[in-house]
Order: sequence, then C-alpha cells, then structure tokens
Amino acid sequence: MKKLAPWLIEQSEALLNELLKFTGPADAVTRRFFRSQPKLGHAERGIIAEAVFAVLRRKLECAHLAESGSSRPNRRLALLGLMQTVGRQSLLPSVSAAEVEWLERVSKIDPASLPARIRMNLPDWLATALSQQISGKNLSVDEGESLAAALNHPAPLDLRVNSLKANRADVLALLAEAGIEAQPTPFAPLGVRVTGKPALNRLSAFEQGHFEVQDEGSQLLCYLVAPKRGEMVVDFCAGAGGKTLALGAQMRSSGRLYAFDVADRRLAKLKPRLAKSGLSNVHPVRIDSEHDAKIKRLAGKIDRVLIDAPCSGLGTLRRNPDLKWRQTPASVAELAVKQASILASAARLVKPGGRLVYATCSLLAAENEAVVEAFMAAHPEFQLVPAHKVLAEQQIDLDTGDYLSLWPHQHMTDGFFAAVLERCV
Ligand SMILES: C[S@@+](CC[C@H](N)C(=O)[O-])C[C@H]1O[C@@H](n2cnc3c(N)ncnc32)[C@H](O)[C@@H]1O
Repeated sequence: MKKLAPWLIEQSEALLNELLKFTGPADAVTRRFFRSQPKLGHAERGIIAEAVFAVLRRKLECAHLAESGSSRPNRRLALLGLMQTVGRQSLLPSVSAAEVEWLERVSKIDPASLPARIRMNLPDWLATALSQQISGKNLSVDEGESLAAALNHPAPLDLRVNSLKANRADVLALLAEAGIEAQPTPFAPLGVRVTGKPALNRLSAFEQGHFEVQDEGSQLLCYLVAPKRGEMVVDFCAGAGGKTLALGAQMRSSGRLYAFDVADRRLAKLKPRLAKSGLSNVHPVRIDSEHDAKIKRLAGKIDRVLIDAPCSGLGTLRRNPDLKWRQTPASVAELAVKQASILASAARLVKPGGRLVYATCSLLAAENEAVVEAFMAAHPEFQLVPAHKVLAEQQIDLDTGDYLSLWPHQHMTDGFFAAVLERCV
C-alpha cells in the first residue's frame, strides 16, 4: 500500500471541475487538461483519469454520498473516485481527519441499500427507455440491473490480429513473452482480450501492424459484412478506420474498399494505420454528406456496404461514461433522422444480390430496430438476412436472433446493434 500524493487529489478535483461542465467529450477534455500539465507523468495521469472516470460512471451514487461531508463538493467527488480506484488505505493518509471520518462512514454504506435509480447511475430518461425495451423482450428487472452494472465497469482491452501479417497464436505468444496476460476472445476468431491496461504501443509487433486495438463487438460487425476477395466494398462512415482495416484484411487486400466519411480529421487518422496494416486496396474519400455526388457514381455497383452510423454511443458507456449525461431524448431523436437519411442514401450503392449492414453502438431501439424497420417498409427490394446465419457461415456460434444485439452484461463487449439487408432486385 503506497500513500497517494495529496496533489493528485487536487489535480483530480481540478479535472472534475472541467469535466462536470459537460462541454465536450470527456476523453478530449481530459487530453486537453493533461496537455496543460506537461509535468504529469504517465502513471500519475493514469491515476487521475481512472478516478475521474469512476466518478462519471457512478455520478448519481457519488453525488448522493457527497451530500454529507464538509470539503468542497468536487473534492468530495474526487475522493470518492480515488477511493474506488486507488483504494481507501492509500487515500486515507493523504486527507484531513474530518475527511477520514467521512470516507470511513460512506464506505460502510452498502450500495445495495441505495435506491435503484441511484444504484444504476443512469439518467431517468435512459433508465426508462432501457427498462421498457427489457420488459418488451420479457426479460426480468434483474436484467436491467445487470446491464447497468456492466455499463459501470471499465471495458477490457481487446485486440484484433491483422491476418495479413500474423495469426492469433503468434500474437498470444509474443504478448506472453512480453509478460502481458491475454486470452482469445470468446466469439471473434481473431480477437485477443488483454488483462489490465499494459502499454502496447511500444511493442514492435504493434508498430509493425500485427494487431490493432478493437473491441470484440466491432470485430463481429465486420464478420456480418463478410466481404470477399476482389469485391467492391464501401465503409460508409469509416471514421478513423477501425472497421475499414478489418474489412480490408478480410478481403486479403484485394478488390476495392472505399472508406467514406464527412470528417477529414477522422480520415486523416486512418492514413498512418493503413500504412502499417499492409493493405493496398483502401481508398479514403471525404464526402460532403450522405447526398454527395460521388455516391451517385457508384450507385448499384457495390457488393457490400457497411454503415457504422453516427449514433448516441450509449453502448460504449464503459469507455465513454460522460455520454449518458450528455445525450438527451432530443439528441437521440435528431440522430435517428440522420441515421435514416444515411441508410436510405447508402442503400443506393448496393447492387442486386449485394448486402448492406446497418450498425450502431447504441442500445436504443429508436436508433436501431426502428430505423431498420422504417427503411424496410419503404424499400421492399431489401430483405433481412438473419445475423446468426451470417455468423454461423463463418463458424461463429453466436445467436442473438435476426439482428445482432450485443450487450455488455451478456457478451462482455460494448453494446452494438447490426442488421444485414440484402438487395433482391
Ligand atoms: C460510429 S463512427 C464510425 C467509427 C468507425 N467506423 C470505426 O470503426 O472506427 C461514425 C462516423 O460517421 C461519420 N459521419 C457522420 N455523418 C456522416 C455522413 N452523413 N456520411 C458519412 N459519414 C458520416 C462521423 O464522422 C463518424 O466518423
């Protein structure tokens, strides 16, 4: 047990002061804060970031506990975050006698005794939407509690082996050699789940593109696309290209893979990743919107289209806990309109017999089933292909029904939704 340096409490409080304004994504605010504090070392940044993210995950619970105590409110929150992450014994020698007494008192409170609303740490509108979905599927209330609990845990670190350069056994062996504990992911054939958060970017296998960091759920979406060698494929919302790289490797770097996105700055991040991936079939293209004229030129020519739609990100709360406090019913409704527009436009690319995969990292039916069902009602030329069949064809034994619905508490992945649609004529 090592005593925590008192200034780390002050820095955690200072960062919380910024984060709790919710003016932007928490990871960006945190990066900016650390840039303004160049003297902070890697380990110290880790301590601060973990503590403040613990507060964001359990904001309602922390705010409830912080109603007692007498220091500054955000200092109390920082202390609660640090108590969870570095432990009480490291923290207590660094705080005042009154704070020791308060921390001892609140740590005796059994979380199970708190009202469900506070225990779940979800805003009311989101808790209601999720519990309606859960009861619509005839699942128990406990299911909602387990989901909320899983969303409040940090995500594990998953890797995807780049099959152009390595195989999973090689990567597992080299991680073991480097003293890093890891195991194969349960579903994705090229996935590796690492224990803890070791710094992987200094490993030469990472620098040489033998693996990429990618959640197992994201990897599974790419198996739904299942592009083949020599095909014409579009990754419509490619962003920094996490899924583009996986699709390109599935195509064995043959055919043509267009990586579309409206954000230049995201596509720019794809370029260095492409360079080390060994892929030569990827064409990044910035589009103005889903109505860009470049899309018309490729209409009816594409074998496979992936739409990894912009969404609320509520399936990624393990990594981005701030999203539950930043999204609102109005922002979700606005996103659903955008998603419908992108889906309708991207669908024009698909050739007869070709497929499109509509995917989000949201848990909400409004961004998922509702968008797909409205699209299918307006486009009878598209038919739903059961997701479990597509996965089974690739020896992946995962059946969540006609749609792929991944849930953190059931599958240990981020929350994802995907539908496979085939153009019949
Ligand atoms: C969920 S992210 C994509 C993540 C990416 N596929 C990956 O695996 O890393 C959604 C992306 O959609 C892009 N986007 C937003 N509006 C768009 C539009 N109208 N057409 C194409 N892309 C769009 C955003 O810039 C963002 O990069």
